[in-house]
Amino acid sequence: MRKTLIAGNWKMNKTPKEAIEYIQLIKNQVDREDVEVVLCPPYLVLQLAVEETRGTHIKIGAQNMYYEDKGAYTGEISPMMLKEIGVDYIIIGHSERRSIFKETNEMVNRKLLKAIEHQLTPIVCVGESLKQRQEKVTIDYIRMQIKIAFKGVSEAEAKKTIVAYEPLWAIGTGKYASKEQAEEVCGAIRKLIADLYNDDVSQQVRILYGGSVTSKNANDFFTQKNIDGGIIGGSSINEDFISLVNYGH
Ligand SMILES: O=C[C@H](O)COP(=O)(O)O
Repeated sequence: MRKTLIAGNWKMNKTPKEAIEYIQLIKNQVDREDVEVVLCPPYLVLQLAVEETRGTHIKIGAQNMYYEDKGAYTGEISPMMLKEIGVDYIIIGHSERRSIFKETNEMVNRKLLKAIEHQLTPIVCVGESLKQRQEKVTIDYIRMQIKIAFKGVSEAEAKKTIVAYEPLWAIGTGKYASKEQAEEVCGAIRKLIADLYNDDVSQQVRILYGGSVTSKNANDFFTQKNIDGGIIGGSSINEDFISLVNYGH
């Protein structure tokens, strides 16, 4: 039985003061034992968020990291630093990292291997553009993203890795995929994992949907057979997140 996971990716939103006020406002209402809730605030807020959520079931994730432990990499953050302050999850290869900061599939692979080395739970993002969807190459494109990302990842580690399907055309646009479209691709991703590893791995990997998920449509997505939760942008930085986490109630 795969446990539902809801990750709030705050992106570049909230100052430390705003973040703490917000966490204090929502924490008791998003603290569910049956759902893994992960808050992914900006780097500056991570340590405060770890402290503020202590004693709850809420976990903290970072939105990015570099693929080296330390060294002359000005402006970067290492997995060791994240681990030491109590971060448990790491988003890798978000489409904004890929498109704005030119992260390649090879970099995603290096980050995934590094996250595993430091026992951070990776959330690896994949997804197609509108053009790719129109050209009907969605699954081929995602197959390539997954194949490269998982290169060198053992079966045991693959099981613990989380994959997030985020169609680029649905991110921050209000144009979410239909539950059928999302389920179709998440099902295909599970099949790709089975082809790369085996059925046991594919049945254990959690696959999330992301792209304009709100409290209004969360239940539709999260009750699909192959969708094990979501990665939430816009609706994770306001009170809609409370209703969203309590989907189906
Ligand atoms: O990481 C989250 C995704 O980019 C989705 O963002 P969104 O919910 O604002 O569409």
